[in-house]
Amino acid sequence: MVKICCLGAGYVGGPTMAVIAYKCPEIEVVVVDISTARIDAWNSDRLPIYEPGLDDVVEGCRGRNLFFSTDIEKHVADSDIIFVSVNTPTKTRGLGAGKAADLTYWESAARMIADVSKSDKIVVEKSTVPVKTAEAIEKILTHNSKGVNFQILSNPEFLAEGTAIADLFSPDRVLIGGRETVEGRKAVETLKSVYANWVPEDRIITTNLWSAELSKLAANAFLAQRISSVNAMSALCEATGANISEVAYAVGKDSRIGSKFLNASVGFGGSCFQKDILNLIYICECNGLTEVSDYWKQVIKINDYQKSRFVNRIVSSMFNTVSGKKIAVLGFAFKKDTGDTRETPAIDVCKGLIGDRAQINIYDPQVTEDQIQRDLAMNKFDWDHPLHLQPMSPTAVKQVRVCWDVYEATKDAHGVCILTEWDEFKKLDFQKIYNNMQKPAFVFDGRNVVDAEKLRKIGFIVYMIGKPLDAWLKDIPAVV
Ligand SMILES: NC(=O)C1=CN([C@@H]2O[C@H](COP(=O)(O)OP(=O)(O)OC[C@H]3O[C@@H](n4cnc5c(N)ncnc54)[C@H](O)[C@@H]3O)[C@@H](O)[C@H]2O)C=CC1
Ligand SMILES: O=C(O)[C@H]1O[C@H](OP(=O)(O)OP(=O)(O)OC[C@H]2O[C@@H](n3ccc(=O)[nH]c3=O)[C@H](O)[C@@H]2O)[C@H](O)[C@@H](O)[C@@H]1O
Repeated sequence: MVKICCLGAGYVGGPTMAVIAYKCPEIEVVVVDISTARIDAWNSDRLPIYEPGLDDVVEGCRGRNLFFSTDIEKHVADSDIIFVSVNTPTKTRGLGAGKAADLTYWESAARMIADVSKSDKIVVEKSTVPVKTAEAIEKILTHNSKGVNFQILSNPEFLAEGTAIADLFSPDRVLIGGRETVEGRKAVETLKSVYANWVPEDRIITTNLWSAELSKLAANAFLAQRISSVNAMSALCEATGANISEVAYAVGKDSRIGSKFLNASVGFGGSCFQKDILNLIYICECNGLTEVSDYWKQVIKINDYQKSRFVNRIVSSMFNTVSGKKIAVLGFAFKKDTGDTRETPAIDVCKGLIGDRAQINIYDPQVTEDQIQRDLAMNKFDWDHPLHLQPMSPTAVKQVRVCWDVYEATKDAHGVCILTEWDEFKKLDFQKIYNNMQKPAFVFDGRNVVDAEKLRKIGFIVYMIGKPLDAWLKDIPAVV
């Protein structure tokens, strides 16, 4: 029986390994982590992450051929294939701070693998890493190997949160990069045979190591670039009376462009887009490619612009100040169907409003009060380290109240801000919300989910991203 061990029981390691175990009953899969709390949660009825469909998959194979453990060294020593799916945060100090990937967790994982291995292993990069990382990892492994042979593969993950199980069951492609040697090709074939249990062969792409590593950074950069492109157009729509939904639809109908991933928003969030583009920018700079790094920098600049533009719209519409005003924030997660708040645009929007001394009531169906308070108090990039290594209980932000009901959050509010596109926000009783709000009552929809005409009939002043502006907003400059 082939045995797989995965280091890192996070958003990628957990679901990915659960699906491998589910689809390959003859393979034993053990997911290990340095965080005892995370492993305990994976072994409980309340999994550590919210992901539609995940509970059923875990239930289908946990205890059969899927195990979660903190006994890292034992399971690494016993395995044939070791996936490494640990954090690769943005460095906050030293060389490349603010851009380069911090490979501390990866390096310590590689040293441990070399230390405890007594039989040959295939080591798989599952984390997103800078191109050429495999070379460094290979050196660490071989210089400490005690005669054991290691083959390193790059197998980046393309799942998106909220749709992880569907993405893993039916991926657009699986990408495997390896050394172009006899042993390298054999290792690629071994990993390919795991995925071939459920992924059609023509969707399994094999490349050299560097192409696989770079393709992951490139894919995330292209995806984020689409959002910044449509968001840049949304600002122009507001200035001209064009409608971003109509523009995106017309543009996306061109089959060379395609209709997906063209939803204008308050900005992209999530743990990877910004981190991976910063990483790409740093690699370009290190290779002397200034024009290329400048090009990708702009994707992040537009994203930051979109978030501050949104805050400016709120403040300028509400008589140029939100000081002491109550704003209801609906949605805090970085997208619907996840409880993940890493790099969520809600953090920047809330911080902007708090900076102007607003009182904020936040409601999100999946995010806890503790998480929201931590996010609003934490320094940039601290969120991307293992939970038990993050700064302890920061002081709660007093201007923030977390509510468990939309109607409670919006009661007596001057404005409502929608920051995540949760389906339930499309079905709210806006008449009831309006009746209980201060007047004039504002809705700022950062995800274009509400029916603006219906809300205007009720009496709301409505701002939507990239849509023709209400008369109220037209006369107010977009930037305070
Ligand atoms: N979140 C996502 O949707 C995607 C993330 N990725 C990449 O996958 C990697 C992991 O991301 P997430 O799963 O989101 O992070 P995460 O923070 O949810 O999980 C990482 C886990 O690794 C553990 N860990 C750290 N060092 C360890 C070690 N030496 N041994 C054992 N466990 C260790 C941490 O305790 C943590 O539980 C990152 O490189 C990320 O860029 C790639 C595709 C999608
Ligand atoms: O490397 C990663 O971590 C992953 O990053 C993204 O997945 P994820 O961040 O989970 O979610 P997305 O659906 O890509 O959304 C990212 C952000 O962009 C925003 N978005 C997305 C699409 C769109 O049209 N408009 C828009 O504003 C979302 O609301 C969200 O804030 C990629 O889609 C995955 O392929 C990749 O594996």
